[in-house]
Amino acid sequence: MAEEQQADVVVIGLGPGGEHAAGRLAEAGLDVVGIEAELVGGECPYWGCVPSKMMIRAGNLVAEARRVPGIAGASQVTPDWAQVAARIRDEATDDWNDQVAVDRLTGKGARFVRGRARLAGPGRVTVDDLVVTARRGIVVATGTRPAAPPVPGLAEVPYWTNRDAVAVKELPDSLLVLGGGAIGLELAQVFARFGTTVTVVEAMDRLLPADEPEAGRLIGEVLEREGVGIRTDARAVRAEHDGVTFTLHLDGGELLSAERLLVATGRRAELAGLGLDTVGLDPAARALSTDGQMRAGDGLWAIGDVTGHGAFTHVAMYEAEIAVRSILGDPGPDADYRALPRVTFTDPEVGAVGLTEQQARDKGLRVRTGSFELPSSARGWIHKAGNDGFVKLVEDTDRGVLVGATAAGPAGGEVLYGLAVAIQAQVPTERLRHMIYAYPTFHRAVETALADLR
Ligand SMILES: Cc1cc2nc3c(=O)[nH]c(=O)nc-3n(C[C@H](O)[C@H](O)[C@H](O)COP(=O)(O)OP(=O)(O)OC[C@H]3O[C@@H](n4cnc5c(N)ncnc54)[C@H](O)[C@@H]3O)c2cc1C
Ligand SMILES: NC(=O)c1ccc[n+]([C@@H]2O[C@H](COP(=O)([O-])OP(=O)(O)OC[C@H]3O[C@@H](n4cnc5c(N)ncnc54)[C@H](O)[C@@H]3O)[C@@H](O)[C@H]2O)c1
Repeated sequence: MAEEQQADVVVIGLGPGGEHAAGRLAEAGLDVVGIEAELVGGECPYWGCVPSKMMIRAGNLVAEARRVPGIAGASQVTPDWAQVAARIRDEATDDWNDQVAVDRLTGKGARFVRGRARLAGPGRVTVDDLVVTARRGIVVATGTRPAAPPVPGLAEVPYWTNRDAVAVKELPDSLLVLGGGAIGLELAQVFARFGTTVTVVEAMDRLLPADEPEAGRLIGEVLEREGVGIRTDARAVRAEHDGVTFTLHLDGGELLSAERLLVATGRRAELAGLGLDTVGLDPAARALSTDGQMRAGDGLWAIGDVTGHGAFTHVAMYEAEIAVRSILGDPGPDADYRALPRVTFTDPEVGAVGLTEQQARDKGLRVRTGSFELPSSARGWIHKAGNDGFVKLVEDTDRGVLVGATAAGPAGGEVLYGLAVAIQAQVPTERLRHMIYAYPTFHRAVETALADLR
């Protein structure tokens, strides 16, 4: 016998987007049921942003300590992964236990159900034997899973995803990383800094192919300097594992072998098992399309990775806030992705916002660009070791406003903020040229890049 319950709103998937929406709606006084198949908090706190950034913090400390000679004396660093692994267990993930997050959610007044939910017609959700009818609406926030490419043999070998990589207690001697995007590069650099021999294999002609070419070039140079092997324009045509060693066969005939293989070739929304057909939506779609208020259908909202607007926690939370307003009937602006910021937390960090130069040109905009290399700036010169980076600006010449920017450097993600404001608020570049930039900051490179617009 199925158990029947009613609620104002049912939230399916409690990652950063769903947890935020469910908590806010419950605090607003609605009767909310939140359903989560795995851990409340989702990918970001347990297998994504938080543990990976703890790893990166550790790797950056090691690298910074190694930069002491020639600037501040002598240093000897003995990296110890055990401390990183312990911190991920004790401080980040509670050993992958979400009790604190469940209590936080129910403390806000939401009801919590653990299980895999499915839509069962308009306003109806099933989880095992439970049927919940939603009076106001359903929020789908089911996120993404790693997507492996169809490389022959790959499905048969025990490769790592991000989940294995952040949970590792003992580092492998060697690691192959398939995919030179955000996950691949962030983790490649950390593992290499802790002594693993790492090779990155990227199918496109450069690393970070979604970013400005200068960014991929820079990160490639830095990683190679740190001893990471880089293969771009490289297609894996076969993957093997003999019980001990992984081997990737590349299309040019090269064989790469390592103790572990990390596949970081993008992520995919898994919409197939969600019952989308019962509400008239295409279960084979790559993403759930929404209007500006995050409505995916009648009484149905979608937020986070599943909407395909960028797999970032800040996008999930931004969209959650819009959906909450929409469900509560509060007026507010539509989602606006013109100034979507993204930061790859390599060292140097690569912060980017808005359009790349190529994207702007492809949109038919008349474009001027301006750049400046951080090592040539006063702060970069003072900083010395670890000063790699640049600022690149993309201006829509007809409107005289920035439409895109990249800030790569020791604090690239922080420098990005001012550029995101400029793009969001459409501040005329002429005005940006005549403001005061504190000396000697990294962000003073923005002033020089503005002067370079041509
Ligand atoms: C290694 C790594 C590093 C990252 N670093 C960053 C970073 O630094 N900054 C950043 O902004 N982003 C980062 N991200 C991306 C970020 O983690 C995601 O964008 C974010 O978690 C998306 O949130 P979400 O709520 O859309 O989905 P998710 O976090 O994926 O959560 C979705 C939840 O829904 C649940 N679910 C799915 N189907 C069902 C169902 N049928 N019923 C019930 N529950 C279901 C899942 O179990 C999951 O818990 C990183 C990702 C990875 C993998
Ligand atoms: N700092 C951050 O904000 C952060 C960090 C990690 C992940 N994320 C999010 O998670 C998402 C997923 O990360 P990701 O690194 O897996 O994806 P990604 O899309 O960033 O990068 C995947 C890379 O793999 C390459 N690739 C695809 N197929 C390949 C193949 N067969 N062989 C070799 N290379 C191949 C792609 O060209 C691309 O460069 C990111 O898009 C990002 O939104 C964000």
